[in-house]
Amino acid sequence: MVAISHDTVRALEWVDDTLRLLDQRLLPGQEVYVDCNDASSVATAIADMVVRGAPAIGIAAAYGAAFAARDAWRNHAESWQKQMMQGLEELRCSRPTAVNLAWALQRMHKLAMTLPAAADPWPQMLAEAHAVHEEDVAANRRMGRSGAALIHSGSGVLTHCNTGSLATGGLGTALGVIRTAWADGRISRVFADETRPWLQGSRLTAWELAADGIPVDLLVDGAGAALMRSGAVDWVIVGADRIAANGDVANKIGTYSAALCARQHGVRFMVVAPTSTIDMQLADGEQIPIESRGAEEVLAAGGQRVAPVAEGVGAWNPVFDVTPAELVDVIVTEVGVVHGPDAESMARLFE
Ligand SMILES: CSC[C@@H](O)[C@@H](O)C(=O)COP(=O)(O)O
Repeated sequence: MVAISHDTVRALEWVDDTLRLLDQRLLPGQEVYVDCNDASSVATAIADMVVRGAPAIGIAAAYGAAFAARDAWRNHAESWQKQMMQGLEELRCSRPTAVNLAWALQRMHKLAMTLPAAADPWPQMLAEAHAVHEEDVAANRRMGRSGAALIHSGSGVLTHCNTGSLATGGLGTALGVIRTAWADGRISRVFADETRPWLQGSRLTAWELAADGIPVDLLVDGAGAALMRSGAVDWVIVGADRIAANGDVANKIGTYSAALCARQHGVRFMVVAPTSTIDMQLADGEQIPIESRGAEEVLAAGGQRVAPVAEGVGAWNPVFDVTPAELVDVIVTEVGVVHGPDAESMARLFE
């Protein structure tokens, strides 16, 4: 058994009443921190992808909401509950797909509405943000154990994007399962898609795994089908940004292709996500808002233009795609595991 490091790195830290975010745009080359002290700077950090990954975005938003309440109290003590809404709205608009953001804001707003109008909300709002953070760390551990238990000894696994400590409060979602199963001696080989255009796989996942001493083979995103055909992969294990009530899964662009290839080649497909990523308000994945980012992310690589600068050369850059529930073998959450997800089995998670 290998000792398992639960959080080799922290995407978010609370230091001296400041939210410190590890700037993920600069990894693995530089470890630089961005300090946030108000809702607006948190919203900017989310929009610019200083902090990314659904659960980490939710945690950052919870601290952002605490800042919004504190500043509203300082500036308009008599109407802070109303005044904080501007900060919450700015946070809500920062990125559209990961529902953990809306989930965290709703939770913080709900608490704010129960607090006395005539008292400083900061202590309770900050305590709630810490609770959101700590609950995610605990959820990661539980999902790590439940997911690892499904993996038989000697398995090869393929993951997509980054779902580790950089994307969450703790061990990670899919990467938490991989870390735990590796420590248990269940995994023989880890493969990671590079995940164009932001390269979360090669820049972030490989960096986290290297820090833990877990060997990883990177592949270009288009190589997954051939890899699965070779027989080297038993499980594709991914996270999620939003899961609809019927089990359809929005995750990093390329996840749907991986799921199709997995089904074609008899490879099992596991989604690991806390219940804060499940949106029971949306009946299916068709309704999940999919973020589109700028064309320059595709037309350039590493800051260098790779496409011709010519009229008529553009880009289609959706950041996420939706994998239909029928391609998902199992969804692992902190409250239970759903095999062959559908509307009924997903609803049972919340009973
Ligand atoms: C725990 S992470 C699950 C997802 O958030 C992750 O796979 C992902 O798609 C992140 O996208 P990103 O655009 O980097 O925020």
